[in-house]
Amino acid sequence: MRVVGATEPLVRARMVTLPTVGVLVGADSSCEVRLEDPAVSRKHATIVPVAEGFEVSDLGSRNGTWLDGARITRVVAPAGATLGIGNSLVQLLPEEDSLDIPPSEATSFGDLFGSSEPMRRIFAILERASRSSAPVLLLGESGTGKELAARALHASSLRRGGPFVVFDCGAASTTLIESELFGHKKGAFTGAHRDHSGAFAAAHGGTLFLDEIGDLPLSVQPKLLRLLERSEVTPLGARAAERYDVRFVAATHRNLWSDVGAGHFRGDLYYRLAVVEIHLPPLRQRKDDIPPLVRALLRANGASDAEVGGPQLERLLRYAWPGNVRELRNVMARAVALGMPGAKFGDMPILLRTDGATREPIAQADMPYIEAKEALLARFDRDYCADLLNRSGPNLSEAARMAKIERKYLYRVLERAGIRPRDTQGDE
Ligand SMILES: Nc1ncnc2c1ncn2[C@@H]1O[C@H](COP(=O)(O)OP(=O)(O)OP(=O)(O)O)[C@@H](O)[C@H]1O
Repeated sequence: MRVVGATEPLVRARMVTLPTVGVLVGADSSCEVRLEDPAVSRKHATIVPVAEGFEVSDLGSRNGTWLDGARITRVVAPAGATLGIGNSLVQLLPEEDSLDIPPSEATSFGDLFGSSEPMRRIFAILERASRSSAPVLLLGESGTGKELAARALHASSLRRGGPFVVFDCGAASTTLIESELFGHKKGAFTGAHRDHSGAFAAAHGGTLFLDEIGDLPLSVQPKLLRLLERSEVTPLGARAAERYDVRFVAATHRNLWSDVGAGHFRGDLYYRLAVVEIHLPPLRQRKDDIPPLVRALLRANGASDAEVGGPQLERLLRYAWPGNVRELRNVMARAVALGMPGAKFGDMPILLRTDGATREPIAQADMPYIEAKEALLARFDRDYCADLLNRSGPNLSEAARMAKIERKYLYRVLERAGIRPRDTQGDE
């Protein structure tokens, strides 16, 4: 059972495990679940787990116990239901979240690759979710593939013939967000010279991807909630509501649950969006995915995917990938672009970020000292040259000037590092 401090900041968001005998909910200190909410009665309600869900009984409270907009006295609520108790929200969750779906046999879903167990579990959920129109919430660090998952979900759903509309909730001011999302009528505000249909209308018959949902201003959240509940919207300046058929997929890299606890995000909106909730794990927690991703990225960049292994792969496996798959994609694209034509994976110039927090150790005692030092120096040459050419562009005279070495010497270093500059503009 989750307690959400939706409109009452005094109520802490928390998770409570329901004992089989149930709990008493109220403001009194004797209650197992105590809500520090002035709208909650001293002994407000009881919640008992039963076979069909949760039996909820109101104990004659002042402000009532609410389910789906109706005041209840006694009801068996299904798992996943959200109760209104005073100004607080309480969601009733099954003990084993429905996420216990066996992993899919597939190692991809649309363009999303992954053979690790966590990714195959995600594919299994996405496969099921693509058969319905239920809202999906995608959580995960930046670059873990949230947008790709949303696109793949749309492409494999029955809505694939309809539009896929991306809306970035963090990109605009509050007024702009309202008009971009819900639309406006001519004259609704200064500068509204003509009618504008928003992203919701544009996604009719398809999917609306709400990116960075955690950045949606609190003031816009009730309007989005109504839209999710009723599938209708009243554009700014309009008299009547307009109805559209839209599937919602939202994503954020933030911890939305703690945003709810902190009062920055409405708990009721969270639950509406998170009918299916999927956590995309960071790449460092599913290193099994690195070799197949590297092969796929090599192929995508027109290089051979043979011989992915050895110390070069070990380096990639040791690295923390703060930018996740996006960073891996960029690293591989650069390695192919800067490598010799037909270069083997082991000889490609692979450049990794080595800032303090994510720095991998530069040496390991897994080979003899001289060999290890030579390998490190070779890596140094490769990384230095790759970065140098990134900075200088294709002009080798400029590169030599920046590195403060003779151009002839630079040629030798580049050759040793296995780098063939693309263009030698400015060269004799
Ligand atoms: N599992 C994956 N398989 C293949 N490519 C992936 C995978 N995950 C991410 N990518 C690639 O990484 C890049 C970033 O993915 P995407 O934009 O979907 O991430 P995101 O989680 O939405 O990031 P952000 O939060 O920064 O918007 C894209 O080029 C995408 O193709």
